[in-house]
Amino acid sequence: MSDMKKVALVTGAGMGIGKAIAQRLASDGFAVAVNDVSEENARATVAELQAGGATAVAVAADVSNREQVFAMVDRAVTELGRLDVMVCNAGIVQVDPVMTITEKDFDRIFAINVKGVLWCAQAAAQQMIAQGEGGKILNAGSVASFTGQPLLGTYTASKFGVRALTQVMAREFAGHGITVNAYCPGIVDTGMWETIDGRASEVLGTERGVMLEKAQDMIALKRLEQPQDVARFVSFLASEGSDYITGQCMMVDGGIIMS
Ligand SMILES: NC(=O)C1=CN([C@@H]2O[C@H](COP(=O)(O)OP(=O)(O)OC[C@H]3O[C@@H](n4cnc5c(N)ncnc54)[C@H](O)[C@@H]3O)[C@@H](O)[C@H]2O)C=CC1
Ligand SMILES: CC(=O)C(C)=O
Repeated sequence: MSDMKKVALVTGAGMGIGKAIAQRLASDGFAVAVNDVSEENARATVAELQAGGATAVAVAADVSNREQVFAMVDRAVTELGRLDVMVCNAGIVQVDPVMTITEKDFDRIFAINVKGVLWCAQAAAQQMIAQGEGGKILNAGSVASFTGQPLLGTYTASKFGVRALTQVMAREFAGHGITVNAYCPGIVDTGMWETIDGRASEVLGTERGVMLEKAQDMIALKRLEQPQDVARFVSFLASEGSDYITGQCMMVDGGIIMS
């Protein structure tokens, strides 16, 4: 590789954890391709990164659409020259008791959280294999990749799926020098938790904040996780420090689940 910057593509980086990851990888020296289904939010993240002196480009796409995902990776490579790190971060949540989950809900969650990771990893691996220098694929797992909580049935099933794909892809891609790992956050202060808390209060008939308070009680470190807590860990996984790590789904959760 020449003295060209290493390139990372982060999905769902228009806000929340993905945005913090894009900011952190830019400050680590990566050129960053910023994906989101919201083109406006992807562009806003790019504008912030560029204002800080980083190289960044917006590559809007819906990660559940395989064709759009392959076009997204092509565009990132055309604009930034190569792909070294793929962060499959985009995800959505759904909050409902098992007895009221519909087929439509199930399919929507799996389309984005599971197929989205699969298509992004496929497109990234194709590019990394063509480059012939290995690469790193990082998937958004969750504490929900390991344990089920009430009201999060479809979401939890999808995050167990991400853990499964991480292990299978780690074995299949190892021969190409591509590592595949998942970062597993706990209760992170983003729009996703506002959605969970709001919807849980509707379903349970409780005040807003009750579900969040209960969840926070599980955190050993006794503070709500911030997107930057996740981004620091992803920075490590994107660095050479993680070169001998593959197939792992690692907690970055303040001690909710201990191994
Ligand atoms: N917030 C939390 O407590 C936790 C979040 N996670 C996971 O971390 C990841 C990021 O979560 P947050 O930042 O909290 O969520 P968020 O809801 O704050 O942000 C998600 C971003 O992904 C984008 N997105 C949604 N669907 C998309 C699609 N089809 N294609 C492209 N982009 C899409 C949204 O537009 C948004 O910008 C998700 O995979 C989530 O499951 C894991 C554990 C805990
Ligand atoms: C959003 C999420 O992953 C949990 C477990 O709350």
